[in-house]
Amino acid sequence: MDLNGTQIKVHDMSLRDGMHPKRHQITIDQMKSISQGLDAAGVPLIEVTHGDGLGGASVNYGFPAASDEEYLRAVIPGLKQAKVSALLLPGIGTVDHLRMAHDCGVSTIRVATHCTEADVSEQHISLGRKMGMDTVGFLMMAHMIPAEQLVEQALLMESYGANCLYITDSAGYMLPEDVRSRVALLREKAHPDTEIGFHGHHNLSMGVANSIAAVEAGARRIDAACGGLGAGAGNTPMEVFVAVCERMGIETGVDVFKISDVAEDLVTPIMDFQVRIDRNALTLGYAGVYSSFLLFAKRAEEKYGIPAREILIDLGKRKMVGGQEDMIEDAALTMAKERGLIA
Ligand SMILES: C[C@H](O)CC(=O)C(=O)O
Ligand SMILES: [Mn+2]
Repeated sequence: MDLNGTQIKVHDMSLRDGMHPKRHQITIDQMKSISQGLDAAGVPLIEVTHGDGLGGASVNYGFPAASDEEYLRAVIPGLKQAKVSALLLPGIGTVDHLRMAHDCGVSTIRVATHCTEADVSEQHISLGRKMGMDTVGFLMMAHMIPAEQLVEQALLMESYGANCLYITDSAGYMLPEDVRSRVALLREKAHPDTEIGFHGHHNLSMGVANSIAAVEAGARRIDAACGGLGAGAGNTPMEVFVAVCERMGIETGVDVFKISDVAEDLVTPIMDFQVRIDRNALTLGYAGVYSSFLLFAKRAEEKYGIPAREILIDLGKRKMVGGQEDMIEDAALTMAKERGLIA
C-alpha cells in the first residue's frame, strides 16, 4: 500500500508506560530532560503520569517517585511545541484527578478500560470533552475479543464524546492481521471525524509491523516509546518506527537522528534492566498476558520459587486482566502449595 504523504501523530509512552519497568521511580529531573529531548526531536504528544494513570499511586500498583501533579507541573512549562497527555483508568483515577490534570495544562485525556468495559468510561469521557480536551477512548487487551465486539465497545466511547478511539494491544499478542482487521472495521464504523489510534507492545517483536498495519488500515495516531521504554518488552520503539515511517514516506514530523539520540543518551541510561524480549516478556506476547504483570510475576518468582514464565502462563489461562495485580501473588502461592514448595 502506498502511504507516501500520509500524516500521522506519534505519541510518546516512555514517561508513562515506561514507568512500569521503572517501578514508577522516574525522577522529576529525568522526566524534564527526557520530555525536553522528545520535544526538541519533534514528538508532538507525550504522556506523563504514573504507569497506571492518574491516581495510580497505591499499594496495589506501586508508589511513584513524585505525584502526578508534581510531574505534570514540572514537565509542561519546559516544552516548546509538544503537548502532554494523561492516562486515566476509571476506578483508579477520579474526576478530581482529571480536573487537576486539566488545570496543570494537560490537553489530551485518555480514558482507558478493559476492552469489554467501555460503559464505565462515560463520566470521564464526557467531562474531558466538556472541558474542551482532546478526549481519547482507550480499549485495553483488545486481542481478547473479536473485531465486531471491540468496535461496539469503541462506539460506546464515541457516543460519550471521545474524538479518538484506541485499539490497545496491552499483551503484545496481536499479529499484523489482527491489528489490520480491527482497525479497518473501526475505521469503517466510526464517525469519519473520529480519529483511530493504536498502542502496541513489542513482546513478539511486532510493535513496528503492527503499527504500520494500523496506519495502512486507517489509524492516524500511533503510540511508541523512545528507547522502547514500556511494560513487558516495551512499546513500539519510537526511533525505529519513525525511521521506518520515513522510509515509507509516512510523515511524523520527528527527526530520526534526534530521537535516536534521546533514546541512546537519555532513556537507555535510566533503565534498571535492559527492556528486551527475554523469556518472560516473550511469554506475555505468546500467552496474551497484560504486559504490566511482568514485574509482579518476577517478584512472585523470587518469593515463592515458581518461574515467572509459569506464573504468567497461569495468569493467561485464567484470563486475568489489568486491575487484578493483587491476584498474582495469590496465583504463585497456590502453585507453590500444589508443588509442595510451601506448606
Ligand atoms: C495501564 C496500562 O499500562 C495501560 C496500557 O498502556 C496498556 O494497556 O497497554
Ligand atoms: Mn501499554
